[in-house]
Amino acid sequence: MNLHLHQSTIHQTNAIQITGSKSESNRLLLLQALYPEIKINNISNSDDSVLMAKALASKDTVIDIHHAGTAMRFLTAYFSTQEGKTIELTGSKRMKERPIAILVDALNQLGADITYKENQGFPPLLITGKKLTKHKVTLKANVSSQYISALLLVASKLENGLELTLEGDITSVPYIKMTLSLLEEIGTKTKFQDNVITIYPQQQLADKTQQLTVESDWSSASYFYSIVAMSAIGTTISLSSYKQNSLQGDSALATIYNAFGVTTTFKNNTVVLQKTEATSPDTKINFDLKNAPDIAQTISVTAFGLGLECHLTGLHTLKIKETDRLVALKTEIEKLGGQVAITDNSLTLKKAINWHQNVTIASYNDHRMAMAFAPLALKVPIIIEDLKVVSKSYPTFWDDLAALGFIFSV
Ligand SMILES: O=C(O)C1=C[C@@H](OP(=O)(O)O)[C@@H](O)[C@H](O)C1
Ligand SMILES: C=C(OP(=O)(O)O)C(=O)O
Repeated sequence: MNLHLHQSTIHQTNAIQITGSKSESNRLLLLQALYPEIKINNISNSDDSVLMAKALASKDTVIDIHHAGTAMRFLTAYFSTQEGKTIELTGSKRMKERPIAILVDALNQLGADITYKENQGFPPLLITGKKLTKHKVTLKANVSSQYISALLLVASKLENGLELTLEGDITSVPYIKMTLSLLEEIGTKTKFQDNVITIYPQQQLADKTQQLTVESDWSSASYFYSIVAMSAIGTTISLSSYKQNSLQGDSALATIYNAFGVTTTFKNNTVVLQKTEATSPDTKINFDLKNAPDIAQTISVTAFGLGLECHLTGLHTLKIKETDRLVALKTEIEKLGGQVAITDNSLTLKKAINWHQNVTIASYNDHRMAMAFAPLALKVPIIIEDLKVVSKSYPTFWDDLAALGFIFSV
């Protein structure tokens, strides 16, 4: 389905209620499977979290997690520790192209029984749950932090815990720290020193009445930062429920978007975004997004919409996400009249001087392509293809845009 989005002036609304972080939710769902007393509040309603919950409750022998990267990686670790169960863990066509050997090798070295059903190094996986006997392993840390989080999440249930040595440059570090913080919250002892992470064994939950509240999703908030950045001075949007000391690395948006003239204030559990300063056409946007890869698309499109030069680095993980996001960004921005150069880990955008109208933006089965380009409707009429992709992380995205006054025509 295509959707025409037309220019609009942002309406003042009550705070937009964003669903819980899918990263925090999928970690807590896994921990809840290991420690059933855990209660979770404000869980994400994203497809990825729904799929994660279903997979954990499933009695089937084939489990399909579609496009959900965290579910694929976290469940690989989980099922390899569930003794007496053999399953096939599979996903979408794209999931079968997203590498998983680093995690599978680490788990097999710890004593797991995981083999590949189709292509070596890629899902689908055949997993026979076993008691993992070893507790020390080394893995490459510069490809995806999800492999590391997957191991950490099951580690406290291993007889001797886990000592994980990380090799090379560590990518997406805030996601690793999020995993460690959530483990600490449920009483697990952890240590992260230099390049070694230690998780101490914990068979039972310390507090059997434990309730954990998921903070709302900061990656989802990025699209509203982009909308405010491209709106008139004084435009304000409030989002809930957020906190100043977030576990999510994408909360860096609050400082990153200062460069686009957006000021962030925290009021109780609401975050208020306001366009307070015009952006000078000479502004150069320059960020290393190694710690916040999921907001690269949003930032690139904001810079393009505002006609700003932009250079983003630390993007090496983008090539193995829902699509090759570097190629997808270049293709779509160029369709709109922009000039983009990419390498394996960076994107450079020239100052835009004109923006083509009524261009159809392809979504590449990637929720963040559709959502990152939508705010551009403030600048030029735009068509977004395949609207339903947004449900991977943010099912009510289009409703929330409508509430702000965006005008749609199918
Ligand atoms: O652990 C997580 O919840 C995530 C880690 C990141 O992946 P990489 O570590 O592969 O960059 C991020 O892109 C993804 O959306 C969610
Ligand atoms: C990369 C993402 O998700 P995942 O890797 O979990 O599929 C994302 O949500 O942007």
